[in-house]
Order: sequence, then structure tokens, then C-alpha cells
Amino acid sequence: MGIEKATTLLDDLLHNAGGCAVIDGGLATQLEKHGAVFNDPLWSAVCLINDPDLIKKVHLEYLEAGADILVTSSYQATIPGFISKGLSVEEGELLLEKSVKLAIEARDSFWDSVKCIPGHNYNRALVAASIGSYGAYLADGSEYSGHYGPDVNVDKLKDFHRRRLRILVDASPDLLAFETIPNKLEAQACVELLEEENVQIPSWICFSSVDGENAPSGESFEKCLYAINKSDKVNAVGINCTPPHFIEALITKFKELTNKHIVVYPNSGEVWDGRFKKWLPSNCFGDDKFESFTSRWRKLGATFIGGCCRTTPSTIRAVSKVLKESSH
Ligand SMILES: C[S+](C)CC[C@H](N)C(=O)O
Ligand SMILES: N[C@@H](CCS)C(=O)O
Ligand SMILES: [Zn+2]
Repeated sequence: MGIEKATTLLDDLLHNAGGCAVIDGGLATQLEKHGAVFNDPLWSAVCLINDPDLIKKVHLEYLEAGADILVTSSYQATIPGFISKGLSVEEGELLLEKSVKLAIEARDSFWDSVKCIPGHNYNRALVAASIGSYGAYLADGSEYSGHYGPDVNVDKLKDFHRRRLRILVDASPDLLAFETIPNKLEAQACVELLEEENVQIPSWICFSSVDGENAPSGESFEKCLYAINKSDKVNAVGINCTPPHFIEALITKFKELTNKHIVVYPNSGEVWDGRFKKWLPSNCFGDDKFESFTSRWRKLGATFIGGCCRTTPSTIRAVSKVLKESSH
């Protein structure tokens, strides 16, 4: 598929969804609700090894809730991560491929079951292959600090991302979702990689933010978006896994900084403690708040809205209700 055809897929979804598509919610969160335990450097990616059927079940739950886009289980799935669990390179590559296959199978079976129902409210969902940041792989909380240390340069980040990107692209997802990027260097590495590998699948690049104004590294989004804005390989930019009360101001800022589509899928407002690997309850927002936020975010110009960690299918049901009602 060429980039034009692939981009059309995205535009068609936005058109069918009335201008704003629903992204799913926290995959890891919902896996945990079903009993999965992620006390592991691979975090949710252990489920690819231990319980792939559960991943498919959760994808189906999000589709049922109204998600137009499924984000795959590859956020913290990496070849070096799988190798450190004793798997071979080939086994690791198969698991990455499997993350895309599971989402495609869930999408196809869900769509087959609803497409003939008269008056149904669903769109045929797209599958976005998750590409978590280098900080996610480090599993030390640095996707929320952006501090990768002095030895990490753009080439090292490209080396880290290249093989996984290639495998995910070859598994034919509809989209690539770079998630929780915490600094300018990694955004630049992602863009250079998309160009160097001549990737023909549309993508979004999403940053985290811990102050509601800048990337976690402290760099301004103006700087972070510099390389992205110059590339036609990136279709959308935005924010994920960031407290919801920061999103309004960030959409306004991004609207000034880019002409690309704006993606927002915040977490519940809880804060990740990277040292003790747990979520700390802080300013936590429920589904009713997501409902009112969603209409504001939509009005401000976000074209992809969903949830990240600690949000669940019921959050996505609320988001979908608002967006589907406002599109009639
Ligand atoms: C999105 S965070 C909660 C994922 C887990 C983190 N990278 C860790 O492994 O500590
Ligand atoms: N999409 C990820 C979280 C990103 S912070 C997941 O839930 O697996
Ligand atoms: Zn998250």
C-alpha cells in the first residue's frame, strides 16, 4: 500500500466518524482488571508470551465500547526485552508480529459480527501498532522524565527503534502509534527512521507531559515538533498518558504549532511511580469528566480522542457517546 492509499484510510475513518475518531483506552489497565500481573520489565508485553487470548478479548471489549482505533500490545515489547527473558530473536520477532495479528483478528471478527446489523453505530476500526518510547523499554519511569543520559544520541535511539519498527510495519497495521515520547531527540529519531525506512504506513507521534506545558525533558513542544512538522511521514501529533486537565491547553498550543491532525489520549490523572512501579492516586478523573472534557477537546480541534493508562472500556464508551452524538 502506498502512503496516499494509507492516508486515505485515515481520512475515510475520520469522515465516517464525523470528523473525530475514538481511540481505545488503557490496554494494560484492562488486562490487569482481568487478572494479568505486570511486575516485569516487559510490563504489558508479558501478556504476549503468557496470555495472548486475553489481549484479543480486551481488544474486543474496546471495540464493543466504540473504539475506532485499536492500539496494539507492543508498547513495551522489544527484541532485547524478549531476549532478556530467554527468548530467541526469531521468537521475539514473532511476538511483535503477533501483537498486530491479534488486533487485526479482533477487528475483523468484530466487524464481521456488526456490519450487517441495521442501524449499528460502529465504524470498521483501524489497527495502530504501538511503538513505546526508549524510556518505556528502560522501565525506569524515564518516559515521564525524558532524561536518557549523556550517552544517548539520535543514532542510538534510531538503532533501538529500527528493527521493531520494521517488523511491525511488515505485519501490516493500518497506522503506527509512537507513544509517550518524552523529548525532542526521540521525536527526531522517530521521524528520521520513518524517512530512512521509507515507511508507507501513516503514523502519529504522541508525547507525554508532566507540567502541562512542555515535554517531560523540559523542552518546549515548539522544539519537539520541529522535525515532525517538516515530514510528510507523520500524519498526526499529540499527547498521551498525561493528566486530562492538561489537555485543553495543550491542544490549543499544538493547534498553533502544527497543521497536522491532533491526537489526545490522556491517562486518568494518576501518576506513575517509576521506582515502585505503581500508579499513585492523585487528581483522578472519572468517566463523567471524560465525557465533558471530550466535547471541549473536540471543539478545540482534536481529531483523535481516547484514553491511556487507568482508563477502561467504560471511559471509551463515554468518549464514543459524546463524539457519535455530536457527529449527527
Ligand atoms: C506507561 S508506563 C506505566 C509503562 C511501564 C513502565 N515503562 C515501566 O516498565 O516501569
Ligand atoms: N498503550 C499502552 C500504554 C501507553 S502509556 C498500553 O496500555 O499498553
Ligand atoms: Zn499510558
